Amino acid sequence: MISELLSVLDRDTVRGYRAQIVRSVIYAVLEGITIALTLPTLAAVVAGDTDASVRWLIALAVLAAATLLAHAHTVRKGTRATFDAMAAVQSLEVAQLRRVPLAWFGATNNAGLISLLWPGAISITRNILLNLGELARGLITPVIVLIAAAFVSPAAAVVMVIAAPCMFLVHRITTRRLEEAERADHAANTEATARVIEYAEAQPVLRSADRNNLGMRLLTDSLDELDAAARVGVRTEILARAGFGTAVNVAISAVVAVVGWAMLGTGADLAALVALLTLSLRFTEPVMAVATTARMLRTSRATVRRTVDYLRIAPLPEPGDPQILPAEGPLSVTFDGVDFTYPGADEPTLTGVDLTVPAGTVTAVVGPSGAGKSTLLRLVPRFADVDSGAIRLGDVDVRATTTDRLYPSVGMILPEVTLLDRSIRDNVTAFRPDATDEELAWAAQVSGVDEIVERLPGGWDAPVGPLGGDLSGGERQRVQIARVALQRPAVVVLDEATAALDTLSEQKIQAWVRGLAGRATVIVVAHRMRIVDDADQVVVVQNGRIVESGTADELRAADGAFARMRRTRSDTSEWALDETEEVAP
Ligand SMILES: Nc1ncnc2c1ncn2[C@@H]1O[C@H](COP(=O)(O)OP(=O)(O)OP(=O)(O)O)[C@@H](O)[C@H]1O
Repeated sequence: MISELLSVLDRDTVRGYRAQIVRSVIYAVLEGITIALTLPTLAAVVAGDTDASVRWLIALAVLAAATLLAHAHTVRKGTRATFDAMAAVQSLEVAQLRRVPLAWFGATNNAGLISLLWPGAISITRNILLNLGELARGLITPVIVLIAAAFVSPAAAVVMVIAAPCMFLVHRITTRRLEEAERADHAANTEATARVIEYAEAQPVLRSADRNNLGMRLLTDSLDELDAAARVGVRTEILARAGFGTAVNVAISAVVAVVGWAMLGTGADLAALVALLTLSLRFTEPVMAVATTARMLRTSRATVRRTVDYLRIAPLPEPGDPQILPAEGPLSVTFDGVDFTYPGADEPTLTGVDLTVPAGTVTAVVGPSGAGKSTLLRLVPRFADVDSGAIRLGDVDVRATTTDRLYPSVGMILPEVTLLDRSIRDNVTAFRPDATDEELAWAAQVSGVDEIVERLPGGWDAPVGPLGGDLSGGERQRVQIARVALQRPAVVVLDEATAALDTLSEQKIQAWVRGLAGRATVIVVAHRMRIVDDADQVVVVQNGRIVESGTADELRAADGAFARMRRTRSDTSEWALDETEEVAP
């Protein structure tokens, strides 16, 4: 486990772990020798040999002091190394956030990420680094004590040799149960985190529409599961402690019994007897310590596994010899026989998609819910890589250029919130901190942000709140549009969220998209007819395939899937039509 963790950590942190292992071994050896020295010391004292007693006692005192210093040094350095390692692990995890493919982010993974970044990083560094000393002590000290005991009573040494694996076996059985409990606890925790976020974000809808209390039931069910998992964890922990404590007591009693039996009536010297009893106690104490430590290490194992798995998620491959995307001007977008299946999914989401979006034109993607429209859109900025076929911007396969070059070329306006808890200005200028006041004013005008900054007391410096929560959905969209307008990308992908848009925002989007003609290539997942009617090309996606394409007029005239969708609005709940076509329920 430790080597697996070291394999994903940076060099400095690994050096910190290794140094701690060395310090811990030195401390354990010193402690073992100190304990072993009690044998000749006791022998000299009981024999009444004053000179020898003094010599041994001085040696014992010196070694005990050295052990103490080594212990203090190990703990002090270990504590510092732990905090360094914790910061290093967290910064690696944060850096990895920028490397994992964008398609990785989702409610479950995001919820798991929270526990990985905070308690996870602490758990794997504190439990492991700080406990290395105890672990080394528990493994090395008993061996030295055993060797010393063998000189006095081979029988007692044999009992110790037998007792150690028995204690270890008990420990293994109990810790395996603990690991299972920890895994169940983590799964319940992740589920509950996702449910809490879901429940909090869905409050408005749930309060007005959740007559069956489904939201609350989902939340309480997940909290009940968390509670049950925690109970199992506590119960298992108590049983594990009791089981192992019993095993240790049996081992000590066995050593005492064997030593007592062997010496019964032999007139063996008292010094040897006392020394052996002392050693047997000193033998079991580190073994107990190692058991406790090993248990902590084992309970960290699941966290280490998750951390290692997360840190090993491969970023999208970058080409060795990247092609350069032109910095200026719109770029055509070509889907060439694209197949795509989400990892772990049984069915492909996109199959044989061929689509050409000429440079500087607007293509609207329409289709029923779950058809694959958003997926198609998100493959352009490489949320994930296609399984077969290719997507090209101009002549360049998106996989043949670097993501550093690709992302700035593709402006993304997506339904999920992408605002940071800063001012409107900070959010709008996120991609262009060097934007001039004129550019900012222009972006505000085309997006409708000018209306927001005029109205809000803070103007451009008004905070948007966590996740942009101080703005309305439509306002958030407008800020996103202003940001992308300033970015001036070659390609814009726009997933038009139905619910979030007020009429002004909708009009702004439409006008902005219209104004992009000739300057950027636009692919828009369209839920509104107006933007569809404006588009140079409309493609209809069904079950992951493009089943129709042409202008809106051509498709209406063809009376195919597009025309049917317009007529049978009940087929597709998101297929909102013109307000003019809305009828009373
Ligand atoms: N991250 C993901 N992992 C696994 N499957 C996914 C993921 N995202 C989407 N899917 C699945 O892919 C299919 C297409 O989803 P997509 O979001 O592309 O459809 P859509 O046409 O945009 O739907 P809508 O209009 O409802 O947003 C759906 O069956 C969906 O469940």
